[in-house]
Amino acid sequence: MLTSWTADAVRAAEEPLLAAGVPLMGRAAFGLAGHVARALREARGRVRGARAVLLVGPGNNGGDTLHAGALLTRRGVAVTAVLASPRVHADGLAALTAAHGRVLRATDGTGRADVTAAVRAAHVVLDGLLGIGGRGGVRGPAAWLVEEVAAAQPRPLVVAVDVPSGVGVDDGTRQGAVLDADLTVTFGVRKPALLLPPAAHAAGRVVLVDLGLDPAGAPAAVRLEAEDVATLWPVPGRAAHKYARGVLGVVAGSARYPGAAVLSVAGAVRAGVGMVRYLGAAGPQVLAAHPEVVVGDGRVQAWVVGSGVAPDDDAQRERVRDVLARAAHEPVVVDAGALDLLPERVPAHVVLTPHAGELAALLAARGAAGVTREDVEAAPLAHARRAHELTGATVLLKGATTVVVGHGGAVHAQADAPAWLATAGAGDVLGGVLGALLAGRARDAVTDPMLPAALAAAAAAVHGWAAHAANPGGPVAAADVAGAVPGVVARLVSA
Ligand SMILES: NC(=O)C1=CN([C@@H]2O[C@H](COP(=O)(O)OP(=O)(O)OC[C@H]3O[C@@H](n4cnc5c(N)ncnc54)[C@H](OP(=O)(O)O)[C@@H]3O)[C@@H](O)[C@H]2O)[C@@H](O)CC1
Ligand SMILES: Nc1ncnc2c1ncn2[C@@H]1O[C@H](COP(=O)(O)OP(=O)(O)O)[C@@H](O)[C@H]1O
Ligand SMILES: [K+]
Repeated sequence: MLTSWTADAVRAAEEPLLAAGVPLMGRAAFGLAGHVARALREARGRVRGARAVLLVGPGNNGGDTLHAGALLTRRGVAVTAVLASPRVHADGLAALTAAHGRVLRATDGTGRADVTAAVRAAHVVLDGLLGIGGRGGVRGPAAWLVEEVAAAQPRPLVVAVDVPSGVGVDDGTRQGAVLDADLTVTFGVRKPALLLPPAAHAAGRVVLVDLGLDPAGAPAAVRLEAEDVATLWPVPGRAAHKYARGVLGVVAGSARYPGAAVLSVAGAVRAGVGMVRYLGAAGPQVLAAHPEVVVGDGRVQAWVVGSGVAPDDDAQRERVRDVLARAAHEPVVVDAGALDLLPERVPAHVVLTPHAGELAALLAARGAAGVTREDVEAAPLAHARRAHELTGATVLLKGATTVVVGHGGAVHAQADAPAWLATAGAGDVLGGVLGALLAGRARDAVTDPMLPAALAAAAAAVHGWAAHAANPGGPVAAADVAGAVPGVVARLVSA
């Protein structure tokens, strides 16, 4: 599992080490220089003779960068530090100067041509403008520097120091211009912005330099990896029968959108549920695609409702209402056309699966007037958290990185899918996969309010891996994503 901690938690964890005289900045800079050297060797075959530009801000983040620059000069790298602030880390600057690094100032405006020339000639740029002390976006000379590097051709390798400067460290927002990095070298522990959208998309590959930090409490956001998902997945015991494995009721599709019913059921069947009962007008289409499905009412352990349920389909909406009225005892995935039927408060084993537009509509309907899709996309965590607080539900917000907020504010961020997954019907398949998980672990999900969020994250992960597996590197259809789920699950649980 990848874990992350807030800026405050990092500072609290650093305190005792700093008090004991542990040279944290020295360790950070050493690790940073090593990763930059490795990246240079990979990019150009050797380190010696490379040209590096350091973007140096006013705090310790700039200090790390200057110290790393000093170490790089000793490995034959020509280092130019560009100071974006009148005052920078004094020891760091002294170290770089002693190592014969070049220093330019971006603060007085006169040396800008030299800065531009250095940036254009650089093989690698280290972004050390702001770290966990950043408040708001990069401004003034720093903002100009970010633009210069972003516009440089050929594009140098960009290495973010600790975090890409200008991200909301704790909430994953982008505060104005942010330099997209190829590599982020982060210190001690990951920061939430390295997992959360949209900031995480600016981080590139993330490597961690161990500082011996031991942060207290639960991580602020986590990302499940294959071994975590494997432990969550319900695997039938030797003596299992179909009812013991869990029955999933599906209220999806309508005369207008029968395909959603087929895809939702496909996700559930392929994820390995004991049985699917389908309710709705798309029975013939569902049976044609999945003869193993039982059409009609009966006992179930969990539900998926809403995918492809049209707003004018009164009969299907009535079924959704019936299911939601029983949600106190049975886990329910609430998708698309069922979101507007959600009761005022629900338990955490009710899992909402909106995309950004649907989440904006849900929040607007609950008093957050004027929230738009764009607002949600700019701050996915804040909006998913708001929806969890307002409803009590576990909220899975779909996107390039899917964010889940569950009981107690626990946050998962899964970025496992190729962009090819942004295709109609993919969300219906996800609902089915998650429904199968909740049916398979229904009792656990009702008694342990933390579990639905973990299962939701696991479903998103498998859905994303299945999209890769369906056609590595190329387009996928939603039905093919479902088709690839069994293979992905087999590899997971047999590893
Ligand atoms: N503690 C340690 O030993 C270790 C720390 N480590 C490293 O330190 C980093 C944290 O360092 P940091 O706390 O000095 O904060 P940092 O992010 O460099 O910037 C703060 C400065 O920027 C200023 N400022 C803020 N926002 C601004 C803006 N928008 N535009 C312009 N200026 C802005 C702010 O001003 P102020 O808000 O105080 O007025 C302040 O002067 C961390 O990410 C890691 O890299 C590692 O070496 C491990 C050991
Ligand atoms: N850029 C992207 N990269 C990876 N996955 C994405 C991206 N955009 C969307 N997705 C995923 O694709 C799926 C789309 O679901 P959704 O928007 O509900 O579509 P539909 O309603 O047509 O089924 C979600 O699982 C979402 O997380
Ligand atoms: K930085």
